[in-house]
Amino acid sequence: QTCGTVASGTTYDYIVIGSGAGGIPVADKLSEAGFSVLLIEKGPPSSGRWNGTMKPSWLQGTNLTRFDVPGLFNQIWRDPTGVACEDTGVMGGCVLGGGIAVNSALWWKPHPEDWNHNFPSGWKNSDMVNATSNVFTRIPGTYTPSTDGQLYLQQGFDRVTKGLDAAGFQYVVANDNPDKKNNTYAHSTFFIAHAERHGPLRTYLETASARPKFALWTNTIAKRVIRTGGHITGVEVECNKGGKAGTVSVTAGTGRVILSAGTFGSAKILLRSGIGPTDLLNVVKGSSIDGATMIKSDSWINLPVGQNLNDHVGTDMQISHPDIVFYDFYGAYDSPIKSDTEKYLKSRTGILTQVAPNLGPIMWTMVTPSDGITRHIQWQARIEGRTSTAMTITQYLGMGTTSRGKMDITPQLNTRVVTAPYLRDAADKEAAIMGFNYIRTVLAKVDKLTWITPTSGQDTTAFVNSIPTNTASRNSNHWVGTCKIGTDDGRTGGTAVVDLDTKVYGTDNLFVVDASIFPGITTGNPSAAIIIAAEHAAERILALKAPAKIS
Ligand SMILES: Cc1cc2nc3c(=O)[nH]c(=O)nc-3n(C[C@H](O)[C@H](O)[C@H](O)COP(=O)(O)OP(=O)(O)OC[C@H]3O[C@@H](n4cnc5c(N)ncnc54)[C@H](O)[C@@H]3O)c2cc1C
Repeated sequence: QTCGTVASGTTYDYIVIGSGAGGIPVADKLSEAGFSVLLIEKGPPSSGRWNGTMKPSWLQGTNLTRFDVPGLFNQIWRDPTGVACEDTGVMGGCVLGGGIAVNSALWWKPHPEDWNHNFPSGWKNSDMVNATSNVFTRIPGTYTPSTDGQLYLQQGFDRVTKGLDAAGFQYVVANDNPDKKNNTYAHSTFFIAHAERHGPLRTYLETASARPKFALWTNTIAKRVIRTGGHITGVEVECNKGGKAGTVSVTAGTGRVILSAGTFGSAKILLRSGIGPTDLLNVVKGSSIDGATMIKSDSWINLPVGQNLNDHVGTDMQISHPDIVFYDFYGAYDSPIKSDTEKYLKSRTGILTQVAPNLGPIMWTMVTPSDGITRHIQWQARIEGRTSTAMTITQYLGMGTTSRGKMDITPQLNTRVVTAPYLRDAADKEAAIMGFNYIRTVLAKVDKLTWITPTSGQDTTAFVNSIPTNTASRNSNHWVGTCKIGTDDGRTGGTAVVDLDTKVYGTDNLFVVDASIFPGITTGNPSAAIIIAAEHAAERILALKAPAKIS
């Protein structure tokens, strides 16, 4: 594809970099306030609604792509080319919509502690009421994605939840009861509407795009911000198979740049812009790609970018039950069952309206290990495993964990997890073992259930300890934390990269709005919390006075 050049003098009030869970909502809110907004996305269009083209043959002739049909959402694991980010060591969506175009669409209203425990003042649960209500009004979510209201192939859900009932777990409609996460279970709730992927691509991006002063550039990589001291004047962009190259400016004096490129992407742009720990900035400086043109070291801003990395700690178990029925969702891509594709295409009903690989039940508990800090645990079941009657249940140890890892950057300017955040603290390990032990006793109440891993006699502690604490074995794809929000300014020994308005310390018009600002991980899959944070950040950014004009 041919690349375009940014026309000279192109200027926007706000430039938002990255069109994921953070970027689309914040861009829409800023544009709604009347400002000219440019949203820059490095990847190609995804959903058919936005002119995406990646699809199996049975979707040819429709306005749908693999990103739209829930039964095809796991295709990213089989065929990530051109979809997954290529410049990080872990899975991420680098297409229009970012993670919220490629993910499993699990959709949870955050537990109050996700804000109260993790976030600083101004970002507590009581501060998030408006933003939460706005998000869930626009994106209500559903646990019955098929338009006939039926759930298909529920044998796994039904058999397992009989055991949960016997163990005293309570069934909840999760998003009506976000604070009920202790010995409860629910159907999986998804941001799906009319049996298609919904979420920011079908709400915030549509309202933004209808406004004349909003622009979207796909296939365009933001290389770095251009700055004089702490004042950003524009963004340098590179073409990525069909996008634009050159420099785009923010409105002189009053314009602002928002980084929403994700936990690894926003950190990388900061590093390429001379903002971060000196050792990582020296790697950029030494690189053949950026070295010669990087901002001079006397203008570097020393902040702990890349620290505080976190993710849910995943620990998998596999069980089997004779009644479980496996459905080959991968097969649905190239060699689907005709009656299932027909049902989907004609009436948006049937198994392909459900997210692959048939998720649920979702279960929660809380554990308090010997450091006295309560951790939230979510167990997520899916019909997939070593046999056709197997179910894999992933234990996510999340809210309350104290272990943190670290990201860095290579001379090729790829980001990577250099210290994995999993179970580094003894109390996190204790919590993971407590949770795992507990769910084994609960599942023992399921009639005819057999254990694949761990085997029924295997010791829990030995089993949990035997799983390596690296990204290959524990990754949950819920990365947060590399540009932490807080009042303890990272330039002077604190841990925060952005202040309470999400403004990068040491700058007057550069902001970060995405998962990277989260001080800790949420209870459940985080995309709803990130979108709520983006709504809240937009309110705070709009309330700020414009920076003084540079002399
Ligand atoms: C496979 C998978 C499954 C998941 N399942 C779920 C789930 O079911 N439910 C849930 O809640 N969460 C899920 N998540 C997590 C969730 O999607 C992410 O936490 C969320 O999308 C992160 O939002 P973000 O705005 O921080 O970044 P992202 O959504 O990753 O968005 C960042 C965007 O910035 C773009 N970008 C990066 N660098 C640049 C640059 N230099 N220039 C221009 N653009 C750039 C990227 O292409 C991307 O589009 C899943 C994630 C993955 C990868």
